[in-house]
Amino acid sequence: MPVEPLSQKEIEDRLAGLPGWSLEGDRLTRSYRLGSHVAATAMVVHIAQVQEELDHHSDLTLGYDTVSLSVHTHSAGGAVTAKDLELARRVEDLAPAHGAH
Ligand SMILES: C[C@H](O)[C@H](O)[C@H]1CNC2=NC(N)=NC(=O)C2=N1
Repeated sequence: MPVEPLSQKEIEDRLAGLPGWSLEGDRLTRSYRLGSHVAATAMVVHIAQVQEELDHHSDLTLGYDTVSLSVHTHSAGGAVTAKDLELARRVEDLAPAHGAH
Protein backbone atom coordinates (compact mmCIF):
# COMPACT_ATOMS: atom_id res chain seq x y z
CA MET A 1 0.00 0.00 0.00
CA PRO A 2 1.53 3.32 -0.98
CA VAL A 3 2.09 5.85 1.77
CA GLU A 4 1.19 9.43 1.02
CA PRO A 5 3.20 12.50 2.02
CA LEU A 6 1.66 14.44 4.91
CA SER A 7 1.11 18.18 4.72
CA GLN A 8 3.13 20.50 6.94
CA LYS A 9 -0.02 21.13 9.00
CA GLU A 10 -0.70 17.40 9.47
CA ILE A 11 2.90 16.84 10.55
CA GLU A 12 2.83 19.73 13.02
CA ASP A 13 -0.49 18.58 14.48
CA ARG A 14 0.78 15.04 15.00
CA LEU A 15 4.10 16.25 16.42
CA ALA A 16 2.16 17.89 19.25
CA GLY A 17 1.77 14.38 20.68
CA LEU A 18 5.48 13.59 20.28
CA PRO A 19 7.42 16.00 22.49
CA GLY A 20 11.11 16.15 21.60
CA TRP A 21 10.52 15.24 17.96
CA SER A 22 10.81 17.93 15.34
CA LEU A 23 10.68 18.46 11.61
CA GLU A 24 14.14 19.33 10.28
CA GLY A 25 13.83 19.99 6.57
CA ASP A 26 12.06 16.92 5.21
CA ARG A 27 12.88 14.63 8.13
CA LEU A 28 11.55 13.84 11.57
CA THR A 29 14.35 13.89 14.11
CA ARG A 30 15.00 13.33 17.77
CA SER A 31 18.06 12.77 19.96
CA TYR A 32 18.03 10.95 23.31
CA ARG A 33 20.56 11.05 26.15
CA LEU A 34 21.19 7.85 28.12
CA GLY A 35 23.05 6.84 31.24
CA SER A 36 25.96 5.05 29.56
CA HIS A 37 27.33 3.89 26.24
CA VAL A 38 26.07 0.36 26.87
CA ALA A 39 22.56 1.69 27.64
CA ALA A 40 22.62 3.72 24.42
CA THR A 41 23.76 0.67 22.45
CA ALA A 42 20.95 -1.45 23.90
CA MET A 43 18.43 1.18 22.85
CA VAL A 44 19.83 1.14 19.29
CA VAL A 45 19.33 -2.64 19.15
CA HIS A 46 15.78 -2.28 20.45
CA ILE A 47 15.00 0.41 17.85
CA ALA A 48 16.50 -1.79 15.12
CA GLN A 49 14.12 -4.60 16.11
CA VAL A 50 11.12 -2.24 15.91
CA GLN A 51 12.31 -0.91 12.56
CA GLU A 52 12.49 -4.44 11.17
CA GLU A 53 9.00 -5.17 12.52
CA LEU A 54 7.61 -2.03 10.86
CA ASP A 55 9.76 -2.45 7.75
CA HIS A 56 10.63 1.20 8.16
CA HIS A 57 14.13 2.40 8.99
CA SER A 58 15.61 5.62 10.28
CA ASP A 59 19.16 6.86 10.00
CA LEU A 60 20.13 5.80 13.49
CA THR A 61 23.26 7.25 15.10
CA LEU A 62 24.96 5.98 18.24
CA GLY A 63 27.13 8.38 20.21
CA TYR A 64 28.87 7.94 23.56
CA ASP A 65 25.65 8.36 25.56
CA THR A 66 23.29 9.50 22.81
CA VAL A 67 20.99 7.94 20.25
CA SER A 68 19.79 10.07 17.35
CA LEU A 69 17.17 9.30 14.74
CA SER A 70 16.38 10.97 11.45
CA VAL A 71 13.61 9.49 9.34
CA HIS A 72 11.64 10.13 6.19
CA THR A 73 10.00 7.80 3.71
CA HIS A 74 12.13 6.84 0.72
CA SER A 75 9.17 5.37 -1.19
CA ALA A 76 7.27 8.69 -0.87
CA GLY A 77 10.12 10.61 -2.50
CA GLY A 78 11.70 11.44 0.84
CA ALA A 79 8.59 13.06 2.32
CA VAL A 80 7.34 12.58 5.87
CA THR A 81 4.47 10.08 6.06
CA ALA A 82 2.38 8.29 8.68
CA LYS A 83 5.03 5.55 8.71
CA ASP A 84 7.59 8.01 10.09
CA LEU A 85 5.19 9.14 12.81
CA GLU A 86 4.39 5.52 13.66
CA LEU A 87 8.11 4.80 14.10
CA ALA A 88 8.52 7.93 16.24
CA ARG A 89 5.61 6.81 18.44
CA ARG A 90 7.08 3.34 18.88
CA VAL A 91 10.49 4.76 19.80
CA GLU A 92 8.90 7.14 22.31
CA ASP A 93 7.13 4.18 23.87
CA LEU A 94 10.32 2.14 24.34
CA ALA A 95 12.54 5.05 25.44
CA PRO A 96 11.54 5.14 29.15
CA ALA A 97 12.56 1.49 29.65
CA HIS A 98 16.08 2.52 28.59
CA GLY A 99 16.18 5.56 30.85
CA ALA A 100 16.40 7.72 27.71
CA HIS A 101 15.42 11.36 27.89
C1 LIG B 1 11.61 -3.18 0.47
C2 LIG B 1 11.32 -2.47 1.77
O1 LIG B 1 10.03 -2.73 2.18
C3 LIG B 1 11.48 -0.97 1.62
O2 LIG B 1 12.76 -0.70 1.09
C4 LIG B 1 11.27 -0.20 2.92
C5 LIG B 1 12.33 -0.47 3.96
N1 LIG B 1 12.50 0.60 4.90
C6 LIG B 1 12.15 1.87 4.60
N2 LIG B 1 12.46 2.87 5.41
C7 LIG B 1 12.16 4.13 5.11
N3 LIG B 1 12.49 5.11 5.95
N4 LIG B 1 11.51 4.44 3.96
C8 LIG B 1 11.14 3.50 3.09
O3 LIG B 1 10.54 3.81 2.04
C9 LIG B 1 11.46 2.15 3.39
N5 LIG B 1 11.12 1.16 2.59
